[in-house]
Amino acid sequence: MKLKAALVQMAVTSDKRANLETAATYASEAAEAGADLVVLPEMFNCPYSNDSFPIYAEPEGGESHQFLSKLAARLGIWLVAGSIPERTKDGKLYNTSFVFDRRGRQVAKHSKMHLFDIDIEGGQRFKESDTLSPGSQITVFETEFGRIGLAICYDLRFPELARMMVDQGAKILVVPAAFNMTTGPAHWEILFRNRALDNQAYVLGVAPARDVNGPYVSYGHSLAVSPWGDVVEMLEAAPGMILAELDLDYVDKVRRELPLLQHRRHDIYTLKQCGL
Ligand SMILES: NC(=O)CC(=O)C(=O)O
Repeated sequence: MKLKAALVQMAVTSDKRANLETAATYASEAAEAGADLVVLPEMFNCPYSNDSFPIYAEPEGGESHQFLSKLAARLGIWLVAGSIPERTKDGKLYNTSFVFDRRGRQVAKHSKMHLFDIDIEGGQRFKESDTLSPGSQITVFETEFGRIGLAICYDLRFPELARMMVDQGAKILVVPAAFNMTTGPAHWEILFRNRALDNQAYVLGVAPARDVNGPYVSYGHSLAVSPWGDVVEMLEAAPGMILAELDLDYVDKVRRELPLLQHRRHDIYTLKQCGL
């Protein structure tokens, strides 16, 4: 079985409505080209900054949510709606990705679990925890192509999370993300290839296009990596879209021929979800 995925590396501006319209234009083009799944970048409807998150934040069911739900239904696509700042009833903010099915129903929601608090000497500094709260759910959703796992950006750096999604049946991991000009060149491709290799899964990374005048400069380089660890396709920094065919039988083949997941020594070590 094959799934056609569209990875939308869009330019993100300070105009929320314009960002939604840009996402819709790419999604329409992707649907026209036969895409089953469209993935948007992390914080695709607002600038990636602690000053912006509270201003752009919306509740589930707000303007962006409604727009994206209708978009998925109109185009008949699965939509992993990147992420947006979400405000919950208790007033907290989350970096949240909503997932809509082909009828526009919300089937999953992932809030970034690991907040991006870093301070690299001479390089990138950011402290998401100044405004955002961490999510606490591992997110895997069911489609007609099988299970898909969802994580956001910095979550990718935690191999336990990817492995837990795979243990819950995911053969594809989708990661809206926005690395920067310090960590992107150093770690982006290696991390995506690592997660694909050690989980023998397709891993999709979708970033905003680079804007050198923005408050946070995205590395771009959206990419699709195969379960063998090959980069299927990767963009550079400019706006663009990847249309990648993901072959789920190939995932099974790689896992059968090189049975890493079966060769684990559960008698010696184990990974468990807390609270279960
Ligand atoms: N922006 C992030 O959450 C993560 C990132 O840029 C990095 O891990 O590097």
